[in-house]
Amino acid sequence: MEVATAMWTAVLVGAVAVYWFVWVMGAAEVKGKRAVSLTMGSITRDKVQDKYKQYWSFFRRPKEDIVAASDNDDVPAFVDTFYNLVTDIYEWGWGQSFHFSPSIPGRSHRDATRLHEERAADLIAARPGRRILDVGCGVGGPMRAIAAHSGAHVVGITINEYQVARARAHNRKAGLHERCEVVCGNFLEMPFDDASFDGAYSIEATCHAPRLEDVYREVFRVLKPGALYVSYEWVTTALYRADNPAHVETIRGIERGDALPGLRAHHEIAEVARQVGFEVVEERDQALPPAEPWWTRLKMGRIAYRRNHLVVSALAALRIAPKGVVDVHEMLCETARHLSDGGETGIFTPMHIILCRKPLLVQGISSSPVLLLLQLSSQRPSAFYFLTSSSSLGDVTLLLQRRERYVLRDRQDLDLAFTLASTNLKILQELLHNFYYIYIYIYIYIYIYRLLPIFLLLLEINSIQFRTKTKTLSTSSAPFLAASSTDLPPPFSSTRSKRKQSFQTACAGCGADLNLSAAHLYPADAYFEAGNKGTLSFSWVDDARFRFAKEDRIMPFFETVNYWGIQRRRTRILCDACGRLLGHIYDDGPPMMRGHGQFGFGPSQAIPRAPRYRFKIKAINISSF
Ligand SMILES: C=C(CC[C@@H](C)[C@H]1CC[C@H]2C3=CC[C@H]4[C@H](C)[C@@H](O)CC[C@]4(C)[C@H]3CC[C@]12C)C(C)C
Ligand SMILES: C[S@@+](CC[C@H](N)C(=O)[O-])C[C@H]1O[C@@H](n2cnc3c(N)ncnc32)[C@H](O)[C@@H]1O
Repeated sequence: MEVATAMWTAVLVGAVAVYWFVWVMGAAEVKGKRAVSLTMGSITRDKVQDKYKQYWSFFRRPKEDIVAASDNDDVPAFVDTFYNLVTDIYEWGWGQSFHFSPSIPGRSHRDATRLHEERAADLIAARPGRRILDVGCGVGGPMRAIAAHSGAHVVGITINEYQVARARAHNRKAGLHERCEVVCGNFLEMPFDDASFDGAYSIEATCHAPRLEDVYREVFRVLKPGALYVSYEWVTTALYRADNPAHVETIRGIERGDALPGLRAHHEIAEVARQVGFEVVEERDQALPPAEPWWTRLKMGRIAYRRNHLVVSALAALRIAPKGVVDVHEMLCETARHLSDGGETGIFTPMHIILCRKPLLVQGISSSPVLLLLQLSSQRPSAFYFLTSSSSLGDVTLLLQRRERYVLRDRQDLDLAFTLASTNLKILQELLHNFYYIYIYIYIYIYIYRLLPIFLLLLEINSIQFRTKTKTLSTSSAPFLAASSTDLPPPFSSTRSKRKQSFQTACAGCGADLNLSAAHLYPADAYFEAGNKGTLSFSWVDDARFRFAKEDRIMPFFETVNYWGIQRRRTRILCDACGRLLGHIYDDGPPMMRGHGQFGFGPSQAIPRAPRYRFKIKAINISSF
């Protein structure tokens, strides 16, 4: 082979190798950012190194100095600089989601990341029609996963303009730009209206806030009452010892390399949430076993870091990438080491999850005479309760669908009222569906205040039509609240009436024994929405003695002031022997569980009611022993 041919072959092989090394291997993620396009955010090429030095001089100071200097003005500026420096490298080497997730054996990092994000969406009940806030959204990896998974409309906020541009480009490319919005702004002073979101989440972002309470307070402000907020926090765990130099070094290393003004201890998070007014629904460290380690990818990536280091050095030497990129990359290698040390020793977790709810009634809301239409929860936007309040909580009057008026003396009464109210939710929803005009007025009332007088008029007409009873609410007002369906008491306990245990019932038509038991008979004065006049109600019947037939008719009915409508659904009870109609099953029995709804998310969820077997007295023959 001639020398020239050999040389050309070598050049060609070299070029292919460089191409493969930089362009193919250079992107850690499929479709990820390429090494050649490491532009370092919106910093001009010649300023990258200076900006890096500036960043480093701020975050390299002793911790006390950083804390002292960390007011809400300069930290966001340094965080912005940090993200200008690292965003491209993160995307290139990690992907579009800038956070950790527990590894899942047999699944890719991408899948594990997506599942971790979808969990946030599920926790806050994100779904179509809901407006969800992503606090510190990065380039929008989580936002897209959550919008695609839940169908919700997600609005993300980030301090970094470069990330806004990247996130918008990714949203467009993914075809999700109509449901994913990105705003450039400071999450310590968000440019959003009060009560304008149905839910919110923050994934490994609020750790950048100098004072957590400032960001939580903002999130609280923009959420609607009843809405949920989940935050994935970076914290030191109970294993961290401030007197252990190795621990201190690891934590300082994490803070320096991740633009954090100071990591918080795990127990501080819930305190802050409560301090700003949230109810803490749940709190846990998602990194604890049985979760697989989150830091394995960081450790496994060490060979890739060396390759990446070579790539960035080559690109910087060729002036394709700005000069400071090598320093930034080195800083990240160091950070990765501290992070995996923190994970391995268990002194640090990036996934301390806290789920909070903005209470339905915010303290102070009843300080002036107002009429409030309370949206019970973001989970059931169609359900409303009418709440009138005068000067203080003591005078708050809650008009339930039963049209009874409860005088609420304290916060506990109010909670109880909501528990009771939630048992009526199904009926209320049906009512709202049947009477669309009420529904429409409610919405109009909320969005266009001008129609308030008309609404008030309607409300007034309503209360004239249906006399309201005034009751003082106490625990005894809820005699049927049971801890679980198995706790449901037979209406007569054995001590209450031995005599009543022994009676026999037969079908008035054919005389067949109905085996109805006195032990399951409700007292004659028991309250049921659909009433109990001229009938006997049981909590249980022997199925073998009856046939059941569902009845679903569009037919106006008016049984009691608390039970009326235009569509009637109930189940007919027929004698099994002769087919005679004996009564009906109503679903207005005792609530089947206490307080917090089927999924533990509070009283806004419908609590299932036990069936009530209601027999016409005329249809059965009763004989006592
Ligand atoms: C939540 C935050 C960021 C968390 C992680 C997404 C990032 C923390 C450390 C980052 C990385 C470290 C090493 C880099 C490596 C040297 C490089 O070659 C490729 C990118 C890295 C793997 C990079 C990727 C993102 C991190 C894992 C903080 C900031 C609150
Ligand atoms: C580690 S990233 C996480 C991004 C995103 N949650 C994710 O998981 O991909 C942290 C994000 O918080 C944002 N952030 C930090 N401080 C902020 C502030 N004061 N206001 C708005 N965004 C901020 C950063 O710009 C960045 O987008």
